[in-house]
Amino acid sequence: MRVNDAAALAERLSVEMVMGGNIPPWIMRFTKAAGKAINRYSMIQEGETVILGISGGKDSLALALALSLRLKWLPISYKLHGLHIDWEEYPVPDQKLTALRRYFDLLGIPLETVRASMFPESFDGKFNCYLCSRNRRRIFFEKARELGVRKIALGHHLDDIVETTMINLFFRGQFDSMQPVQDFFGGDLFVIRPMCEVRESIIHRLTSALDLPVVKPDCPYHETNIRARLKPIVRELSHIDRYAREHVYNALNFPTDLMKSLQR
Ligand SMILES: Nc1ncnc2c1ncn2[C@@H]1O[C@H](COP(=O)(O)OP(=O)(O)OP(=O)(O)O)[C@@H](O)[C@H]1O
Repeated sequence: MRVNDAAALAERLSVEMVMGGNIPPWIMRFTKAAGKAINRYSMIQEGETVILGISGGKDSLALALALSLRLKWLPISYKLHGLHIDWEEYPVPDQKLTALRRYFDLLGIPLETVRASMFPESFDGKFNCYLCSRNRRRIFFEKARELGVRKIALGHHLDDIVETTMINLFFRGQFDSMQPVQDFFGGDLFVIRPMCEVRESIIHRLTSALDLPVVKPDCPYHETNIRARLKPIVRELSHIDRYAREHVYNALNFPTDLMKSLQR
């Protein structure tokens, strides 16, 4: 157990407590960091419905908490719709699904589960993370069209953005990353990343302190992929300068008006 995890366990809270309004300052700061990014990039408009991509991993569970908590004090209102893709090849055990549903009940967010195969018909035997995320995106887009929704929120956080930047810079010779707001089909649909300014360490703390019902992925690529190898390097850089992640993020200089310019 890491030192941070032990400290988080010692401060054990519950989702019920937090949803009931007993919100410690650090969870408030976490929620406000998501809110700041939502406002900065104009991610969500009054009255909208947002699909939340829920893998069951710590990041998407934290995303759902932040967006649900914000609704308690926001002057505007939006609706949330959780969408969990349960892969036929790596099904989530029933017990875990029950815990996940209970968590979403506590957050007041409907959670829909879609069963799908990881291997699309065009699959030619060379499966990889890129193919998997494209497959996932297709399912999100189909559901968004079915529900008449234009926003899909994913649980990527600041560390994901920094790692993607490093992958693109060091291994592809390009300086870019995943965007806080990404448009598709000329602005018909948007992928938004409300936790783009939240450090992964806060999400770890949240997971332990609230004992979130995390579903660990069975995916064979998960631990060995390049991201897992970059994490200790980013950690080392942040020991030299504690704002190293934020410096990378700021250098990306994401446009803040993309959503506004494409809104209809
Ligand atoms: N099976 C799934 N069903 C619905 N959404 C998903 C699924 N897998 C991933 N997502 C969405 O895509 C985001 C990025 O997925 P990725 O596989 O990179 O997982 P991750 O960074 O480990 O995040 P998490 O901790 O939420 O699993 C997730 O945070 C979630 O919003």
